[in-house]
Amino acid sequence: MLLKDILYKVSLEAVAGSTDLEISTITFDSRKVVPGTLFVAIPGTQVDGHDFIPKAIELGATAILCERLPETLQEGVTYIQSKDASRAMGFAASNFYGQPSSKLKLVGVTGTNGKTTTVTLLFRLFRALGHRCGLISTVQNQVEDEIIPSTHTTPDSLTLNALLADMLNKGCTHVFMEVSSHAVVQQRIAGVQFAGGIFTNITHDHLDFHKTFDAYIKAKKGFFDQLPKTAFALVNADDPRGRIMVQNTVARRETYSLETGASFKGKLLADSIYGLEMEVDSRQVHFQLIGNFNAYNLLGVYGAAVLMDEDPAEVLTELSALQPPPGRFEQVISPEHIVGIVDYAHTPDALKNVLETIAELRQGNEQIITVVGCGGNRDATKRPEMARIACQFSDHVILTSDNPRNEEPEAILEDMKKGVPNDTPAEVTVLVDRREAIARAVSLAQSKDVILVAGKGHETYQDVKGVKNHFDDREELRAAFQKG
Ligand SMILES: CC(=O)N[C@H]1[C@@H](OP(=O)(O)OP(=O)(O)OC[C@H]2O[C@@H](n3ccc(=O)[nH]c3=O)[C@H](O)[C@@H]2O)O[C@H](CO)[C@@H](O)[C@@H]1O[C@H](C)C(=O)N[C@@H](C)C(=O)N[C@H](CCC(=O)O)C(=O)O
Ligand SMILES: Nc1ncnc2c1ncn2[C@@H]1O[C@H](COP(=O)(O)OP(=O)(O)OP(=O)(O)O)[C@@H](O)[C@H]1O
Ligand SMILES: N[C@H](CCC[C@H](N)C(=O)O)C(=O)O
Ligand SMILES: [Mg+2]
Repeated sequence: MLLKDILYKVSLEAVAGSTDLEISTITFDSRKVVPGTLFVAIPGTQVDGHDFIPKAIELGATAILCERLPETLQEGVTYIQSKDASRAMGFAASNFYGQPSSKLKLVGVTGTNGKTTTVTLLFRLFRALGHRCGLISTVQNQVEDEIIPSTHTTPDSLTLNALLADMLNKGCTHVFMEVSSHAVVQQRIAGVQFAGGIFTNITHDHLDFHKTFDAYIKAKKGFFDQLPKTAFALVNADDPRGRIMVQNTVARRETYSLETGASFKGKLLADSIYGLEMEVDSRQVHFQLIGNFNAYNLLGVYGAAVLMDEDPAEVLTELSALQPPPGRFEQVISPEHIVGIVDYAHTPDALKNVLETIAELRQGNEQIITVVGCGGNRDATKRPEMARIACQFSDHVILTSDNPRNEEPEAILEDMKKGVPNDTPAEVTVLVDRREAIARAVSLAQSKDVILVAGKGHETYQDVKGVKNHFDDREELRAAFQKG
């Protein structure tokens, strides 16, 4: 594609050189440059992409999109300056891939918890309703039945637009994607046209990246600020920040709620280990998902489907048959009927919700044993909080490692231990090795006891110092159950 077509509607400060130039590909990583590449220099959290401009040119880049022009410009190379290279790259990526988002019904879901659950339910629901669909999520990306591994909750703008174009080529009409707060701040969704946006909730997470809760709220709100007039903005009215999310949006505002008046109102009738019973728009429906928080996810999905002109009765029929995504309240039961639950709860709010659900479902005096850790190189403020919550709702707590990444696992556990109340009635054990921690939980459990293994859900690896070793909580539980 010609550079001038790639730059259509891209906000620029200056251009030096010809834009009548054929571009073979775009990248923001100098290591991936091939002849004829447009290289985008991005100031990152670790290094500055501007430092790699000479390397990119050496490898054959013929155009450079950057925020600061180099002191000496090389002949034969076109330089484009933009105030925000990441944002400019978003629009350029959309042009390069033929603006796929504008040809799809694309719905984005943002919020601290519930994004994967909501998009996965939407994807499965719309397929059941007869549409060809795409999914972009933490667990995996999917084009109909084809699974494409995902590395991020929301991919970078080049990967995202390439994925959307692929989905469009393969006949998809609807795409459901997660929009993380990192993605909004890093402009991964710049230039993407959404047909709708959903807000699930906001609680503390990612303060390592956003620094303050206000900045985190602002990041999520940024998604609704960019929605077009034609889109819907569907927010959870029971979240205190729901209103803030849509205060400046030009999109059509809609709400869902279990507690107050809303466009889509649900009433929780029953919540048991067998699922949820909810009244939705005067219809009484049974759902397979467990836990009060899933009533919100289901209601958001229902609302979005109705806003996309699907028949309410048909939506509820199909929705009632759907299962949760992998690693979300996933049960592994032992032959002795010990109930193992693997759940991706990696924030204080999610952990509290899951443990409250387990406590509510308790029928007699079964013990609750919680195995939990916190990720390294991530928000440290959640560590003591998650340990405190685990103690509040469990008989035994085994503090262990999640993905230590580049931190020392013992140091993360020290942070967690600070949250264990002095007078906690829970028995607390610390075992750095997650495999041993799960085995210990199984050795403590008797028939009907519940073991919650929290934090890693669907993940099939453990990241230790940048090396991803195979590790799967579900497999570990099964193995420990077998050993007895
Ligand atoms: C903190 C963060 O979000 N980092 C993302 C960011 O990387 P960065 O800013 O650290 O990049 P950097 O290493 O400083 O490099 C700066 C620039 O120099 C370039 N470079 C670097 C080296 C070189 O030799 N040549 C070169 O050109 C890099 O390609 C980059 O463009 O941009 C990269 C490219 O898009 C991302 O892969 C990377 O995600 C990292 C791996 C990550 O872990 N991100 C997590 C925190 C994340 O994004 N999570 C959210 C979900 C959160 C949630 O649960 O809500 C997600 O959407 O997945
Ligand atoms: N609506 C909700 N409100 C609160 N907690 C929820 C909700 N939905 C799910 N959870 C809890 O949060 C965990 C993560 O859910 P899910 O994967 O759907 O969220 P997510 O927003 O995609 O997370 P991530 O930011 O890591 O991508 C679940 O395992 C469950 O414990
Ligand atoms: N998307 C989240 C996932 C956290 C999952 C947890 N297992 C961890 O590693 O902290 C993040 O990147 O912060
Ligand atoms: Mg997710």
